[in-house]
Amino acid sequence: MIPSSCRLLYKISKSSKNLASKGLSEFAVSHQNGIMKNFGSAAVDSTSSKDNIQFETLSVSVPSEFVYHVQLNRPDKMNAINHTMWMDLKKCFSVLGEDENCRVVVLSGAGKLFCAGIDLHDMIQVGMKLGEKEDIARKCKILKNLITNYQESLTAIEKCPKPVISAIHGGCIGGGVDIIAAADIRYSSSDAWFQIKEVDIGMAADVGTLQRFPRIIGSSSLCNELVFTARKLPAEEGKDCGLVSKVFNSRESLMEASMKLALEISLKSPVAVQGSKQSMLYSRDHTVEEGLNHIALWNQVMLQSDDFASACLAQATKGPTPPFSKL
Ligand SMILES: CC/C=C\C=C\CC(=O)SCCNC(=O)CCNC(=O)[C@H](O)C(C)(C)COP(=O)(O)OP(=O)(O)OC[C@H]1O[C@@H](n2cnc3c(N)ncnc32)[C@H](O)[C@@H]1OP(=O)(O)O
Repeated sequence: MIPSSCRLLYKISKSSKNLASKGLSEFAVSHQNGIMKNFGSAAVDSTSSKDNIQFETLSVSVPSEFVYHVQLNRPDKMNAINHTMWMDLKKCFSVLGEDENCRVVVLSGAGKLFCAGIDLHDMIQVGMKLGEKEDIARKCKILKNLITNYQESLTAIEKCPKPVISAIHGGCIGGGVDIIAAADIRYSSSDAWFQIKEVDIGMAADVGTLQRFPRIIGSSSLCNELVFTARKLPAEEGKDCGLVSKVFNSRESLMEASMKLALEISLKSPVAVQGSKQSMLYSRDHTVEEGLNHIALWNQVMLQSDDFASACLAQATKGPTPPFSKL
């Protein structure tokens, strides 16, 4: 039986040989360039999704290499989610999920607050459309399509293999809570508050809060209370119950910390980070045994990637973090 440390050393020495055959000096130069690039201003090439996708209701920017900032951008309407924004969210996160220039996304809201939930004027339009149909089955078809369509918009955030950090300031209401529940990490400013507002507009939440929120905060009692009463949950209480992991004094410090976290994640191996997100998501909805099988299958492929060899080598030799190529 070969001890695992020996196997690791064997792997490292093999990868060193690979590096030698590729030319260590070439590796060192590209490594150096990569580090410099990582700390320089964003270098966006022509295939970047930033150049390819423009949205009416979202603003997308690239504050540093591999870090994307998506902002809900209807500040005059408190970032209420109208039909266009639902569609924009779906497209944006699907495109970023595929974009090799994107490794992590910060999601925030422009203006006074993060998000005022679904656009209530849109809901009136939906009511009018339903009124045009006589038959219940035809009315149901309209609603079923609408609801599943909007569910898919937020599931696109969850399914995006890149970590999504939501940075929440001011109010986060109704559909806003559905959005942040689909994100991977939640930071907020101290003025933030969260409201599962749906019961106040006479509906059960239907685009993710009731499925995701209970798994995030852990306490079913608190969850039920918030869902049944629409009570506003202040930031500090949000931190106590695990909805947000950090609370910052100001919006500026919130954004600074969110970007810093995003930069830190962007410097890690995208193979490792994206594999971790996908494994955790899979494991959330499966048994431990199924989750273990899933990651065993996954890693029998991914441990053959250059990222594993170069990161192991750096750790074993106490060298600097290597640059990782685009994924
Ligand atoms: C298939 C279904 C899928 C999802 C369902 C989700 C359900 C929900 O999202 S429930 C939650 C619905 N949202 C609300 O009930 C919030 C309503 N808004 C407010 O309570 C307030 O506007 C506020 C967010 C607390 C902000 O108050 P204030 O600072 O006083 O600003 P206002 O003057 O009220 O608003 C400015 C401007 O924004 C418009 N607006 C705000 N929220 C919405 C909204 N949800 N939908 C549409 N428009 C909204 C408001 O009308 C104002 O517009 P003007 O044109 O300037 O009048």
